Amino acid sequence: MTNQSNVLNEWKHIFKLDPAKEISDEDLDAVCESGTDAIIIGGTDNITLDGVLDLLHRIRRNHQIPCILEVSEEEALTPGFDYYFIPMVLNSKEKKYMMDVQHQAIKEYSDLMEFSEIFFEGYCILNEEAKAFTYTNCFMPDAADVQAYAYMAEHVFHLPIFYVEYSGKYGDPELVETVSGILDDTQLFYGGGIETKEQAVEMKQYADVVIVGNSIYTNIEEALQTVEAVKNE
Ligand SMILES: CC(C)=CCC/C(C)=C/CC/C(C)=C/CC/C(C)=C/CC/C(C)=C/CC/C(C)=C/CC/C(C)=C/COP(=O)(O)OP(=O)(O)O
Ligand SMILES: O=P(O)(O)OC[C@@H](O)CO
Ligand SMILES: [Mg+2]
Repeated sequence: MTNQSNVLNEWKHIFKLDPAKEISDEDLDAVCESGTDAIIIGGTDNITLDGVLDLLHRIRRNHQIPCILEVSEEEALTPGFDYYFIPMVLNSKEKKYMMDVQHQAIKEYSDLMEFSEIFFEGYCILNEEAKAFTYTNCFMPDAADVQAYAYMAEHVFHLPIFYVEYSGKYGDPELVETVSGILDDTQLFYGGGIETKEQAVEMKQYADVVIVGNSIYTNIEEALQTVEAVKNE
């Protein structure tokens, strides 16, 4: 086990903030002081450097929480984050989103890349309505496909993270449970449609880390309750 994955091993809950969406200072402070383990800044469309930097500066000004940039746009790549998450979309029909954009970026930025700060994520996107599903031209995998991707993430690619992504929709806990039985060293991230503490706890039974995104913007009070529920589980 490397030091890199040791950092991830300590986390249970992450809030994902979208730089394309507005959040008040009050809500941002509440998110940062909620007890969550880290903040991911990321999203699929309308991601700009200005939006990313604005959120980062507002967080850094008042809070100590680890900040992660989940890179979806090269233009929005910037120094100053504690960690960088790089998606590799395993169920994309195009090699571009699995490997080629990452390959090009590594060629360009290898001098700036600090291995201990960068985590590649094997994404499996399971909601056909999600922007990321369409944008990366995914196909809808069945349960056997998902299990095989999880196996490949750990045993073929040795990725630190396998991310079961239902962005915008609550997923299938049975599938997450099955995937958890396949992974040993690779951390299982679950994200999608978590709106209540009960949903967070249900998915946290099987996932190493649950990620809460949209409900920060739709029902902040419920979103905040997911932290304690997961931490006390
Ligand atoms: C310059 C500098 C400081 C460098 C530091 C070193 C460093 C970190 C180098 C990194 C190099 C590197 C390998 C970069 C990768 C660049 C890149 C363009 C990657 C693209 C990854 C990719 C395939 C993105 C596609 C979109 C995607 C899968 C996004 C993941 C996040 C996600 C699923 C969000 C949820 O989306 P959704 O809910 O559907 O949409 P909204 O939230 O927007 O509604
Ligand atoms: O926005 P939601 O649906 O909570 O999903 C969180 C995250 O997995 C999105 O990438
Ligand atoms: Mg989103």
